[in-house]
Amino acid sequence: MRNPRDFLKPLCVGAPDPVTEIPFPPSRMIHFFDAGNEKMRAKLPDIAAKADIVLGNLEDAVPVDRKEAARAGLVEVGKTIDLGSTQLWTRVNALDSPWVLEDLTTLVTEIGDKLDVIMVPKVEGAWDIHYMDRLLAQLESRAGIEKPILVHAILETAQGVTNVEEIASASPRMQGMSFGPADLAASRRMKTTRVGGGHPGYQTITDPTSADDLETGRVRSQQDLWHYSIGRMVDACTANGILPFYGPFGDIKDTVACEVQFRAAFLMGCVGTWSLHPVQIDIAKKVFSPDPDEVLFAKKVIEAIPDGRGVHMIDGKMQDDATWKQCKVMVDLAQMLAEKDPELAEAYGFTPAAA
Ligand SMILES: CC(=O)SCCNC(=O)CCNC(=O)[C@H](O)C(C)(C)COP(=O)(O)OP(=O)(O)OC[C@H]1O[C@@H](n2cnc3c(N)ncnc32)[C@H](O)[C@@H]1OP(=O)(O)O
Ligand SMILES: CC(=O)C(=O)O
Ligand SMILES: [Mg+2]
Repeated sequence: MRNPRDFLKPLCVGAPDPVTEIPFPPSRMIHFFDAGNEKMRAKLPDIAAKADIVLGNLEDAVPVDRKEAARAGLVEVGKTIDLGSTQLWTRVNALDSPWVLEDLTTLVTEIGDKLDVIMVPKVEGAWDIHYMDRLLAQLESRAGIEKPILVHAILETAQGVTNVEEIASASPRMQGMSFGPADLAASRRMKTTRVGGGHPGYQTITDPTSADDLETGRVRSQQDLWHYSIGRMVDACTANGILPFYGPFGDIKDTVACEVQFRAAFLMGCVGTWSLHPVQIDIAKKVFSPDPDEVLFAKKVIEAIPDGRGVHMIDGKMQDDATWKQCKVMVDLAQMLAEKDPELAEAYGFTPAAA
């Protein structure tokens, strides 16, 4: 194991110092685009005005014969488009692919000062992050980058889930993780053909009312295939001061199920999700901005208990130190989002000066 005293030292002479705190600006959606697709690239300024994060995807969904065009398109985006306060991320090809070395070398060299985060697919253990850590330090040093590029792991293999805690703590570059239900399903030999969401076959059932009739009166209930692994990811990330995200929802037309999947992740502690299509940006914004009624109630609790101590009754509900802390999470998030969005500021009842 590395000497803990060296954890916050750069891994290459001339590379920037690692960050001590992971930045947490608005991060409700990571919007995926294919920078090799001219049409999508042209839409980017409008998309960036609505999205918190835009990500140039180089991995799955980009065909082999367009890998280089996607990489070149992303370099062009980084060099020519002003994204304002919207973050620019990329998802590079997998570490065992023939493209990833050129992805990293080109992107850090050409637009390393514009890239906030590099998403790494199919991370299996701390060793994958250690590889990224050293290589990025070398490339940053060579390119004269002053702000370290952070690393985000996709949790999408059985081995990655098994090693989730060591991945989360592998490097001060670790910014967060996203959940990858499609590759994870394949890796685990799950019998599904979907990208995220539920499955009608994954159920529980109540007992039969009589031994002779096994059909009538039994209540079936669909269960959540992803609860266990998302829970592990949220705990591993939060315990290490990094940010957990849900991942993709592939049924673009089923905006209702998409909202349900996003909300389950939001309630469990994820800070954001992926959007694959412009329609999912609005769903993510709605779900990952806390509900105004909840925020107003949380503000009421904090105002009524300024020191956050003791036991109180507010609107018929017991409040104490622990509920006060939950309210603080809600109000702090609302305040951060209100700074970016005047409509939310109004809905949450923040005056412009306070927001
Ligand atoms: C399991 C995983 O790895 S998930 C991550 C990898 N997958 C991706 O990144 C997929 C990204 N998304 C896409 O490629 C597309 O949204 C698709 C293929 C899913 C659907 O695309 P389409 O069938 O063209 O959708 P649709 O017809 O509704 O598009 C409407 C418009 O939005 C544009 N659009 C669609 N998706 C995006 C996007 N992600 N970003 C920007 N613009 C987009 C289309 O170009 C189209 O533009 P037009 O009206 O000027 O013609
Ligand atoms: C997120 C992703 O890449 C997957 O679900 O496979
Ligand atoms: Mg995947």
